[in-house]
Amino acid sequence: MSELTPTYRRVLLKLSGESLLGKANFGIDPQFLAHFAQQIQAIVKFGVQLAVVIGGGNIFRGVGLTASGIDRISADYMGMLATVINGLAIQDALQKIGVNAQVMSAIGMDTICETYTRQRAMSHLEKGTVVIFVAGTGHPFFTTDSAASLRAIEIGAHLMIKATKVDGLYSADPLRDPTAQRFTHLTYDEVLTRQLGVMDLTAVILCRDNRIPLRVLDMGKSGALIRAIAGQDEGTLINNEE
Ligand SMILES: Nc1ncnc2c1ncn2[C@@H]1O[C@H](COP(=O)(O)OP(=O)(O)OP(=O)(O)O)[C@@H](O)[C@H]1O
Ligand SMILES: O=c1ccn([C@@H]2O[C@H](COP(=O)(O)O)[C@@H](O)[C@H]2O)c(=O)[nH]1
Repeated sequence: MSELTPTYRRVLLKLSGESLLGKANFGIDPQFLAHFAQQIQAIVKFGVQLAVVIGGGNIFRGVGLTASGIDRISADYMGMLATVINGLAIQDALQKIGVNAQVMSAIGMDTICETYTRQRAMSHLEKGTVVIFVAGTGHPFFTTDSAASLRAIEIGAHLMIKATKVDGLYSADPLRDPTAQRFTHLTYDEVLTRQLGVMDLTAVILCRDNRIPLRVLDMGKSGALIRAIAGQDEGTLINNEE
């Protein structure tokens, strides 16, 4: 691994909340959390400025809550609060192994963490602090994928990584269709035309229009993040190039 060098100096990593489940059914698996923190530590040691956007699917998703009768807007705020819980857990795991980390929330909650401002986020990143963006965009009817694209644009990320349970973008959801084929490269327009569902449309279009390359990869695969940041062929690369 030591011969690799970073191709991208500032990276936004979107981690699905469901990844934090590890072997658990609900909440956060401490073993996965520690493993994730070590991977982040390796990225920081690699000399990369790293921002993380965390999802909330291990605790609450707005749409799931509406099925039990909760109003959609309240449900979405509950989903956003779930991401705050996850972000605090990641901050704690990083600080425990000596990595500087700062949670920044799109919704003000000053006694718990900093409120997001672009200027403060940039200042943290330039000092080598890992910034963990929580509460999504701060608005209902969005997802943390859209928040990830938005923050990637705001901080001028050179690469966005979607780290998830599958090892790339497939012709269909590989968890539902065992015949699905994995792509190594696609353009954003191909993702849109083929209606590939790994991220929502808003998130895909924001990345396309702002020319941010995206790698979709398996969070559980050792070394995958470093290889992606070193520009190696890992998971699926999505960009504007044919
Ligand atoms: N064409 C496809 N290729 C790959 N994965 C796909 C595709 N279509 C749907 N998926 C599914 O999308 C999921 C990725 O979304 P993910 O679990 O990361 O959710 P999220 O909404 O971003 O995060 P959270 O778990 O926090 O809600 C994969 O687990 C996979 O099952
Ligand atoms: O900008 C946002 C981001 C998220 N939400 C709500 O939070 C949950 C959890 O996020 P995931 O992206 O599904 O992990 C989401 O289902 C929404 O309910 C939001 O309202 N606005």
